[in-house]
Amino acid sequence: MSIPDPGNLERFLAPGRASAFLRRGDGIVGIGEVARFSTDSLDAADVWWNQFVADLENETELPGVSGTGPLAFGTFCFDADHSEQQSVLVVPEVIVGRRRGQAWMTRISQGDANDRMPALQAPPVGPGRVELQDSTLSAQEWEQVVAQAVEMIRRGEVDKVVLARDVRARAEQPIDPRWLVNQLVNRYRDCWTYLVDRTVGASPEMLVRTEGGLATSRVLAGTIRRPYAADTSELATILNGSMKDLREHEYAVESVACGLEDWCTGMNVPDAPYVLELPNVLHLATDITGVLRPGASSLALAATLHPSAAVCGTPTPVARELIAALEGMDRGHYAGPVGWIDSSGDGEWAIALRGGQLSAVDEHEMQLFAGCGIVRDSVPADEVAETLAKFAPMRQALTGE
Ligand SMILES: C=C(O[C@H]1C=CC=C(C(=O)O)[C@@H]1O)C(=O)O
Repeated sequence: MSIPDPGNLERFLAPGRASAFLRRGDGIVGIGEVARFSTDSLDAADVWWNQFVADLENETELPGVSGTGPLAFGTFCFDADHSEQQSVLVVPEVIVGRRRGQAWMTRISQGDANDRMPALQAPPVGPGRVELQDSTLSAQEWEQVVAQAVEMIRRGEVDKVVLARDVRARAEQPIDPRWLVNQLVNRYRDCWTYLVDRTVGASPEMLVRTEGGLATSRVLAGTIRRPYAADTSELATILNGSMKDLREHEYAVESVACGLEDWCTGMNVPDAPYVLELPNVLHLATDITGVLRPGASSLALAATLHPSAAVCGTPTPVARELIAALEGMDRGHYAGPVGWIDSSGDGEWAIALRGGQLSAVDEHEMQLFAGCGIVRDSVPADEVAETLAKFAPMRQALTGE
């Protein structure tokens, strides 16, 4: 149902079962849980969701408005073949959303649904002192792995591979993901702040969004660090002229454009990237738009596009195997699709970057991830520095620095 402006959406997030997908004050939050589907595949999730929706009686005051009515949040593994974790779709009991001045609330219930608004929650408490420690590999060990990858690229074994590393955060107090969401929505307004199950972060990259027959994707690859108070126009010029970053970017755009092609009757792929400025880094960015053929659900599209060369590499199968062999860690949901789907199949699937995963067993712990696209002229020490900049959003959210 349509509601008056609800104010800050994150204030509805209840302790425990809460989901969020927010950007620039708009977005959706989910409270409680009426159903959950664990899987190892995006396609299986799409089938399950279709069936779930078909079995529902859906009454809506806002027919055709994307995100209204029943909706599921999801967080997917980067590579189910090399992960101990499961991907998951969560259907919340109550959803509050706002987009372009229109706000709504949805309740999903087994009996008659009431129209009571969910309660506003007390502000979450911070995690106190937080220690961060290299996890699977030390920064030096990871630098050597990057050097190894550069050698393989120069020998022609692969064109591009995206390598990541992890850091473990240990906090004095339990880590409340709602605290992290509050920090991220305020500092990283141009990113999509996500919280689904135990996956949380603020991603600048949209794998695919579908709305009203259009698909859009924001492809990022190619990065320059942004030191505090640096002149960004100078940095943007350097990034725009860097052959290494342009090459890295081209692979990523090509992978998404090729993936979308079959689903679209027409597509706009800009010839050259623009520079996206974030508080911690600048990225080369390309926004792709496509006119969808009928019946394309956002999850089916995400299944086709994942993993793009922004988080895996080129050729995809070779890069995927190399990642599993070289990183030595389970990426879990890092770099997997994270987002939501509504009853019409429309949805938004960001790539779970600049975030981490809360521990399932210890509420004082979480694992943070950051990675970099490696091409033939990558410099391993620079890539380590780049990961530090990419850890910044979560480091700041955890430590409040
Ligand atoms: C893999 C990550 O970033 C990707 C997205 C933007 C720029 C990237 C880069 O320049 O390497 C990466 O492709 C990450 O943040 O962990």
